[in-house]
Amino acid sequence: MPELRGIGVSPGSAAGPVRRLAPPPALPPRPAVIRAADEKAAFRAAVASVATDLTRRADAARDEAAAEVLRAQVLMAEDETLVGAVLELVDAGAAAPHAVTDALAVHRAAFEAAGGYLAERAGDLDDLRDRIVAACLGLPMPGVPDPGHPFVLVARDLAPADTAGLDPATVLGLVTAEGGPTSHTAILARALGIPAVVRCAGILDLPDGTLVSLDGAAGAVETGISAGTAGGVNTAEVAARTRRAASTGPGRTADGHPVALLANIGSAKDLTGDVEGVGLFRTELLYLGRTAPPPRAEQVAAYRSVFAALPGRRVVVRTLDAGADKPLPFLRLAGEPNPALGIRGLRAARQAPDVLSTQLSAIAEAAEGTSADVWVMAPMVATPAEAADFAASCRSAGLRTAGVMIEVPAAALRAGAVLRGVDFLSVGTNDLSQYTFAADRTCGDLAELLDPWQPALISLIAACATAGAGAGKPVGVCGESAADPHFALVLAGLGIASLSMAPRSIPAVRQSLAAHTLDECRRMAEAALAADTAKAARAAARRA
Ligand SMILES: C=C(OP(=O)(O)O)C(=O)O
Ligand SMILES: [Mg+2]
Repeated sequence: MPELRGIGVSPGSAAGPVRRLAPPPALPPRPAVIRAADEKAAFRAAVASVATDLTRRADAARDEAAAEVLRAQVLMAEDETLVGAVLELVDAGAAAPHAVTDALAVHRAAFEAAGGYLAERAGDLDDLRDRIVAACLGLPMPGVPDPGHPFVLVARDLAPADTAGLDPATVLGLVTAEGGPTSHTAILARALGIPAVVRCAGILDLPDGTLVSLDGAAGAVETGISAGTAGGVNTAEVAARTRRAASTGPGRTADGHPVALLANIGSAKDLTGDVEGVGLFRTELLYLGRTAPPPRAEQVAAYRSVFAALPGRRVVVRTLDAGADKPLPFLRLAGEPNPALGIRGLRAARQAPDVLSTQLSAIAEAAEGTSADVWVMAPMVATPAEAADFAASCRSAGLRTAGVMIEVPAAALRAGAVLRGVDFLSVGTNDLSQYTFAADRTCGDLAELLDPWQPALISLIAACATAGAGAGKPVGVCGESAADPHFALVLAGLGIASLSMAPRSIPAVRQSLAAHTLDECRRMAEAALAADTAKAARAAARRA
């Protein structure tokens, strides 16, 4: 059977008929004469209906991250500058759909020129344009089809509005021709538990209805399969999910070595299922889209809602991880040519120390009166001195357990010295890969370098684990790599004490650990460390 290859970004298998995303609306020829008043009315009605539709999707979204992206799109659609630009173009003689297209093209160019986070949002503007143009022309909204039966969704890439509305009961799997492992398509597919493959060349050539099966771990798509094979794949997947769902309790290897399985969350809403605790509470959601930091009382309430939900359990709160790539007006950061290497994470506290001190004292106040075991950590720490300074700030806010994320190779290389000033480390493999390989984590073309099985990355994680063992302090991993059931064994073998991931990923990792002894995990870790390529590391670990 012919096989197409891509990058597996959300594990699991699925099979079914291909359905492609409804195409964007085609622009009609530019009319020679228009009635400006009618065009403006059509434009305003289109914006209103798109905003209503996106808000409805945001409210129905199962995932808070998806809802936030959609709300940001509503803000973009109603943005005064954009609306003003469209009305001016209509006054100059353009029909509404053309005026929208032209105005958003200018916005898109500005986003691309800004680079970083804004450049990644350029695709969101294309989606917004297609929606407003379709509404102006009275065409159906572009997006996910509804054929009345389960299907495998195929697209060039998915816009946030498409992914947010995906129903795992009808969308069996997802295959895109573009995107990368850290694109929002990938992150949301994982959050929804839909098996997915991205950057799959040739997938767009398949006509609707073609039966395919996909393996979201291996990144493989089989085409031309029989209905019987498709049924078999789906039955096996249901059985595997049922087995996973039945596994509960703390993370343990087959011989009882504990590896805490913790959740990555953005708010209390993300807490699902039975978790041992939270290993990464990303606090950015509270701050994004504001002109001033969230009021202290609002922060206290948001943190307390998470602490109260986890009595007696660990909650690791990460302080604000923003910077020039996620610009926040109150951080007073000037435009940076290279935002990923600029003032971000803990570095932003140099510019605005009060933002960090308010956050720390809000976390301390929120912890009072709850029995959660609250730990606090800082992102983007590069030196032992930064780590020690952060720990001192935590202590003066009344917080007992302070740690740092290891996301910068310099900090991994000096992990022992970093640990002298803090109580724990948490390795953020998403950023650690990006900075170790000088490869933008959002760049699909560099996916090979961003593979967690790269031996150089494994060496840096090993250095952190060894430093932790020497100091008798815990070292965890909270990047996406912790969710890979196979890689998790290598991490356990290296001596990593906790793995933090999207709650949906926990059962598969729990099962994988329970099926292997600590000695087996250690042999896998040694084999992976001895390899020269990511592919060889994977194969060597499997053999071990
Ligand atoms: C967990 C991490 O942080 P984020 O993905 O939020 O940058 C990481 O970098 O691995
Ligand atoms: Mg990070």
